[in-house]
Amino acid sequence: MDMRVRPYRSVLYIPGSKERALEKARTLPVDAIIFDLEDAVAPAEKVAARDTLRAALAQGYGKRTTLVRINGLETEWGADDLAAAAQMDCDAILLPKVESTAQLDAAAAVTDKPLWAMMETPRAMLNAAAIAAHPRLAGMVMGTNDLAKELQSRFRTDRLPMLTGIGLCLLAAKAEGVVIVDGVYNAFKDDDGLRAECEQGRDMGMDGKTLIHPAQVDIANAAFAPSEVEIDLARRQIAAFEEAAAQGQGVAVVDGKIVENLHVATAREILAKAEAIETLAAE
Ligand SMILES: CC(C)(COP(=O)(O)OP(=O)(O)OC[C@H]1O[C@@H](n2cnc3c(N)ncnc32)[C@H](O)[C@@H]1OP(=O)(O)O)[C@@H](O)C(=O)NCCC(=O)NCCSC(=O)C[C@H](O)C(=O)O
Ligand SMILES: [Mg+2]
Repeated sequence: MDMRVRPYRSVLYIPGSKERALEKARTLPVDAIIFDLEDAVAPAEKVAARDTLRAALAQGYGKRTTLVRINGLETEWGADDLAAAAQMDCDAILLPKVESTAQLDAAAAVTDKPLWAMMETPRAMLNAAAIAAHPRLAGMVMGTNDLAKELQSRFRTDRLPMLTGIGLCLLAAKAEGVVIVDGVYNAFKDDDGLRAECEQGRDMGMDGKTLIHPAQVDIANAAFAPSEVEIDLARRQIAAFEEAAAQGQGVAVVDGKIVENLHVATAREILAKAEAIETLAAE
C-alpha cells in the first residue's frame, strides 16, 4: 500500500514484557503497534522480554504494522536487542533517541528491515532533515516526553514549548516523504485532552498519534481519519474539476472556493486514505 495512503492513525505502545497486553492488542482496531523493549520495560525484565516478544510476533498481528523499539545502541542491551529484532516477524525497527545519521548507519549494517527514528531530543530536531533523508528511514515518531525533559519545558495544553521542534520534524518528514506520528498523551483517562491534542496534530499534518492505552484508540482513529464532510467535499471537488476540465477550464468553484489541480490531488489522497481505512477494517 502507498505509504502516503497507508493509515497510521493509532500507533499503540505495548511493553514487550506484558503478555496480557501483547495478547489484547490482537483484538484492538489499531493501525500499528510499537512493541517496546526500551522505557516501558524494567531493566530486570529486558532480556526475557526479547523472547516474550519474539513468541508473540510469531503468532502474528494481522494487517497492523508492527514496529519493535529497541534500547539505544549505546546501552548494554542495544546490540542484542537489534540482533534479536532483526530476526523477529516485525515490519520495522524503531531506534530511540536518534540524533544523527551515524546511529541509523550502525543499525542498517545489522538489519535489512526498514528503520524508524524516535525524535525526542533538541539535537534530533536540529538534525531532522539529515535523519529524514537517510535512505533506510521509513518513519519518525515524536518522543514528546523526552523532549519536554530535555527542553525543561512545562506541560501546556497548546504544546507551545515544543511546537518548534515538532515543526522541524514535520518539515523534514514531509520533505522526504516519510511517515511521522505524534507523541503520546500521558493522561490516558482524559478523553477531551487527548481529542484536542489529536486534532492539533492532525491540523499540523501528522499521520497519526502514538498511544499508551487501549482507551485512546477510538479517539485517535476518528481524529486522523477523513471525516464524512471531508470525503463529501473531496468527491464534489473532483467532480466539479473534471466537469470544468471537460469544458476546457483549469479551475472550478465549490462552496464558493476555488478548486485547482493541487486541490484535486489532495482530494484524491483523502479518498484513497478513506478507502485504505475501510480495507484495513474489513480484514
Ligand atoms: C498505562 C498502563 C501502565 C496502565 O495499565 P493498567 O493499569 O493495567 O491499565 P488497565 O487496567 O486500564 O488495562 C485495561 C486492559 O487493557 C490492557 N492494556 C493496558 N495497556 C495496554 C497497552 N498499552 N496495549 C495493550 N493492552 C493494554 C490491559 O492488559 C487490560 O487488559 P484486560 O486484562 O483484557 O482487561 C498501561 O496501559 C501501559 O503499560 N501502557 C504502555 C506504557 C508504555 O508503553 N510506555 C512506553 C511508551 S511511551 C514513551 O516512551 C514515549 C516516548 O519515548 C517519549 O519520550 O515521549
Ligand atoms: Mg522517549
